[in-house]
Amino acid sequence: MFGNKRIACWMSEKKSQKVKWAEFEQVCSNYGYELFKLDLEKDIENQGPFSVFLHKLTDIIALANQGDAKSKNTINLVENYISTHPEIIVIDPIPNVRQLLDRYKAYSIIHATDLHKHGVFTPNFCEITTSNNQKTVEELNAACVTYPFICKPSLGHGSKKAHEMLIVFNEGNLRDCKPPCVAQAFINHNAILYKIFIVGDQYYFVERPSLKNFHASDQKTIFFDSSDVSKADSQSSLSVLDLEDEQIPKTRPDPIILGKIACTLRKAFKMDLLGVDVVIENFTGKYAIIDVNAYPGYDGFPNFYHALLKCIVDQVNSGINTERKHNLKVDCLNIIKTN
Ligand SMILES: Nc1ncnc2c1ncn2[C@@H]1O[C@H](COP(=O)(O)OP(=O)(O)OP(=O)(O)O)[C@@H](O)[C@H]1O
Ligand SMILES: O=P(O)(O)O[C@H]1[C@H](O)[C@@H](O)[C@H](OP(=O)(O)O)[C@@H](OP(=O)(O)O)[C@H]1O
Ligand SMILES: [Mg+2]
Repeated sequence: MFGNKRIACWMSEKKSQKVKWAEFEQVCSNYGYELFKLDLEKDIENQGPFSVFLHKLTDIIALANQGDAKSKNTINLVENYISTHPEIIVIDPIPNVRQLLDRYKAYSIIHATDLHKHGVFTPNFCEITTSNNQKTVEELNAACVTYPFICKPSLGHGSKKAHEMLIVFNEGNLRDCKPPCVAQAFINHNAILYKIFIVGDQYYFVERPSLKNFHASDQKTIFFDSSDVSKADSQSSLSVLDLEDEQIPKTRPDPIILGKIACTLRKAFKMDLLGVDVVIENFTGKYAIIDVNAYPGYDGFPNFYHALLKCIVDQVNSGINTERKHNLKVDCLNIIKTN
C-alpha cells in the first residue's frame, strides 16, 4: 500500500511514552506514509526497506561515547546501515546530533554565527577540565566568565547526569565544579525563558519558568537539576523572584529576532529538529542563547505531527542531500500560527 513510503522511528522508552502513537500514525498515513518503530535489537536490513529514519539516539550515542560496548555496537550498526543506504533521509544526521552532546562545542558553534549583529549572544563560557583551581581561575579570566556562573556537565544530553548543574558565586567555591564541565556566565533575566522549537522550516516559541536573578556574593554554591526548572509545570523555589526584582519591567520577545535565531541555528547545526533556550537580559534587552537541544519535547507546539510530516515531505521532495539543503534554504523560517 505504501510502497517504500515508510518511516522508521527510534527513540528511548522514556520519550516513546510521551508520543501519541495513534495520532502520529494517522498523520503519517494522511501524508501517504507508514510509520513503524525500528527495533535496534533486531537486524535492521530485515525491517527495511524504509525511506525515512526519524530518531532520538542521544542516550545511546552518549553511552557509546562513554565506552559502553552494547551502545557502541548499536550505533555502529545504525551508521553502517545508513552508509549502505544513502537514499534514506535521516532526521537528523548522526554526526550533526553528536555536536550537541558536547556543550562546549555547541556554544562554540553558536558563538561563531553572526547573531551578535541582531543583539543576540552566547554568555561567556569556558571548559573546566581540571580540579586545579588556579588553572580554572586562569581559564575563567581568559574567557571573561564572571561570577556567578552556571557550571554544566560537558555532556549536554542523554543521561540524568547531563542535567545536574550548579551556580557558583565566588572563587572560594570553585572546588564544587566537577570536570569535565562548562562554566557559562549567569545572565539575569527575571526568571523567564523562551523555548524556540524548530521543525524544519517552521518554528514556534513558548514561555517557560526559569531561574531568578543572582549576583556575585560569598554565598555557597547552589546545586540543582535542570529538569526541575524550566518544564511547563515547573515550580522551583529557585524561580521565585526577590521582592525588589518584581518591579523590573518585562520585555516582550520579538518574534523576528527569535525567527532569526531559529533560522541561523538550523543552518549552523544543519539539523531540522532543534530546541533553543533563550533568555532576555535585564536592562540591556539582549537575547542570550543558553542551550540548544536535539529533538526536544515540543511541549506546547501546535499540531506537532503535521509540522513534522511537512518537514519530512520537504526533505524527501528536495531531492538533494541534507547537507546542501540547509545552505540553500531561504533566509527565514515560518512561525507557526495559532487561531
Ligand atoms: N547562562 C545562564 N544564565 C541564566 N540562567 C541559565 C543559564 N543557563 C541555564 N540557565 C537556567 O538553567 C536552566 C537549565 O539550563 P540548560 O537549559 O542549559 O540545562 P539543560 O540540562 O540543557 O536543560 P534542558 O535540556 O532541559 O533544556 C535553564 O532552563 C535556565 O533556567
Ligand atoms: O523540550 P524541552 O523542554 O527543551 O526539554 C527537552 C530537553 O531540552 C532535552 O534536553 C531532553 O532530552 P535529554 O534528556 O536527551 O537531554 C528532552 O527529553 P525528551 O527526549 O524526553 O523529550 C526534553 O526534556
Ligand atoms: Mg535547556
